[in-house]
Amino acid sequence: MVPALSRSCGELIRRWDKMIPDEGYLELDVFPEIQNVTQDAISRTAFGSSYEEGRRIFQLLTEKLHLVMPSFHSVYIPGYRFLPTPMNKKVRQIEKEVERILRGMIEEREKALRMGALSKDDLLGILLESNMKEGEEEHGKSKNRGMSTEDVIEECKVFYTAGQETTSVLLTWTMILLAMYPNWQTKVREEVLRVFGKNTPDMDGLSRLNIVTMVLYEVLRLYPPGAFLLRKACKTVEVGGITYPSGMIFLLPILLIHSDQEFWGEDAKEFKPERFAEGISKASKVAGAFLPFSAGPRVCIGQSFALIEAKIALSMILQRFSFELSPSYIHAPFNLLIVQPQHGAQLKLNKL
Ligand code: HEM
Repeated sequence: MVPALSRSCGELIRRWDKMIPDEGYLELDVFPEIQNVTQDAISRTAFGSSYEEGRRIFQLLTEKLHLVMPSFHSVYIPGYRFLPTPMNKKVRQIEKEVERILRGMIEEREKALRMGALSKDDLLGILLESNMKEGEEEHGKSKNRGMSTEDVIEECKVFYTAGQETTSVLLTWTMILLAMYPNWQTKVREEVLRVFGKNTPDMDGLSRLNIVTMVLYEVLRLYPPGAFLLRKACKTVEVGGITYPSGMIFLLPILLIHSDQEFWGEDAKEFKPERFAEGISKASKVAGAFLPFSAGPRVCIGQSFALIEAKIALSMILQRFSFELSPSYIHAPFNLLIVQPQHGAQLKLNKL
């Protein structure tokens, strides 16, 4: 995984290296650049050899998001999404195309596996191989058929959506905050250079990046990619002395919990990575107030992946470039399913 991730980041570094003049700076919106890296990383690690088709899926999902985005900010009309409006038709067309690509990739891999090919070292290969093994095991008289192709398609879609945009906003906000707080940018770069020099990051070194980890946690606290969580009661429940009926929807406002002075102290709204110096449990006044990846049985299964990817990308960027805010940058965090910089992340990049 680490080589695949550093390969994705390496392409960005080489691109910026060519674009930035030796003397002077390059002004750039880094948000789409970073989105490109995280898409590349998921495509490589999840779909390995089917990388090109993987990239096409991202284009389609992005197109779909832009189509459905306006409806998040308008009145909800039950059943509207089933009407044959031009937008709904286009969305359905995109969904069918995504499914067609995924089904093609899955069937091709399944065929190769049945013919005895070794599974590839990527998520799709691991998923299909374990599914095939499970399908071959006999459970009493009936055979357990494992997951259907439809189930595998749905799992792949979850990985695409859950794994990409979240990590790209984490990295983008981190660059913005390190541009706003140059003293932290210097501290983080010093640590990266101490641990890796100018070498490609490796797993052993990543676990020694304490300041980088503190900074990433503080960015996740102030700009949690998912601003809230939703839960639906499947039976009557009592919470805080109040009884709620089955079917009640609960909204857990992560963003508000992360900036509550009662939990984080008077400086709750300030960027202070040092609050994580002794780990997550000592950073807040109450346990469980840090929830960027949720908690409990449905906790994010990709959190280690996301943090490894963010550490690799950040280390490789800081090894080669310094950056500051461009005068054209407008600070406007915007919650569009994911908390993102509404007008982009315009930075001035210099070679070191
Ligand atoms: C900074 C990066 C990330 C953040 C902040 C994040 C956050 C979250 C949160 C809050 C949830 C719980 C959602 C809920 O219960 O309603 C979740 C679930 C999930 N995440 Fe992540 N995530 C990140 C990266 C990733 C990555 C890289 C992957 C995959 C490679 C991933 C895969 C998933 C999956 C599959 C679930 C659903 C788990 C389940 O329902 O059992 N996430 N994530």
